[in-house]
Amino acid sequence: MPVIAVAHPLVRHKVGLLREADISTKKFRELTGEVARLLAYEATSDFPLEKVTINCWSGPTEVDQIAGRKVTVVPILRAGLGMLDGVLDMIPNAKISVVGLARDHETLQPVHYFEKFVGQLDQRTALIVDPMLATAGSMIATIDLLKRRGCKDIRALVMVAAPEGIAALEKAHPDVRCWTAAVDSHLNEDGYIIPGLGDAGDKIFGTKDETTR
Ligand SMILES: O=P(O)(O)OC[C@H]1O[C@H](OP(=O)(O)OP(=O)(O)O)[C@H](O)[C@@H]1O
Ligand SMILES: O=c1cc[nH]c(=O)[nH]1
Ligand SMILES: [Mg+2]
Repeated sequence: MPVIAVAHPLVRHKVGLLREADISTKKFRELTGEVARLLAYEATSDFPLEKVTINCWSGPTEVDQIAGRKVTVVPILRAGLGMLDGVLDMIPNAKISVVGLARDHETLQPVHYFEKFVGQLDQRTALIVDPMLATAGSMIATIDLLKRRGCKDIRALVMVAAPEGIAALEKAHPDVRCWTAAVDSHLNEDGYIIPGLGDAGDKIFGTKDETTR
C-alpha cells in the first residue's frame, strides 16, 4: 500500500488545528513541525537496528543503533521547508537535498526552478517532505529526479493528500510509500485540496493570498 494514512490521535488532532481558517503563521509553522516529527517517526519504523557495545555507567553494555543508514531529507520548495526542521529533529545526521518546484496556477503543472542533491543517492534513503499532495505532479517530478540519480529507497511525507493525487502517485511510482496525516475529500476547480489547509506555502512563509486561505 504506497499511501499510508497515519491514524495516530496526536496526528489527527494536530491536522484539525491546522485547518482553522484564521490560524497565525506562527501556529501553522509550529504545528507543521510537530506533524513532520510524527510522520518521520512513522516512516522510519522499519529502519534496521544493529547491536553495538558501549561503555555504560555500569560497564560494557550492548545497545541498539540504526544500522549504517544514510538518509537525505528532500524538501520541495517552498512549503516543504516548513517540515524540514521537524524531520531533522528526529534524524539529526541526515543530509539535505533541495528541489524547487512551483505549480503553474493555470495548468497545475510543476515548473522546475532549482535542484541541489547530495551525493551517493544510490546508497541513501530519501525522505521527501511537502505538506500538500494535490494532483501529485510536484511529488512525481521530485521522485523522477531522485530515481534518475539512482535513488532506490524513496519515501514521501505529506500532511494532507487528495484522492486524485494518491491515485496519480500510486500509478506513476507504485514502489514509493507515502505517509500522510490526512486523506481529504477532493480537489476544487483551482487544484486546491478540499477541505485542505489552503495554500501551505503562503501560510508558512506569511505571504497569505486572500483568495486561497
Ligand atoms: O500536488 P500538486 O498539484 O503538485 O500540488 C502540490 C504542490 O503545490 C504546493 O506548492 P506550490 O507550487 O504552491 O509552491 P510553494 O510551496 O512555493 O508555495 C505544495 O507545497 C506542493 O509542492
Ligand atoms: O491545497 C493545496 C494544493 C496545492 N498547494 C497548496 O498549498 N494547497
Ligand atoms: Mg503554494
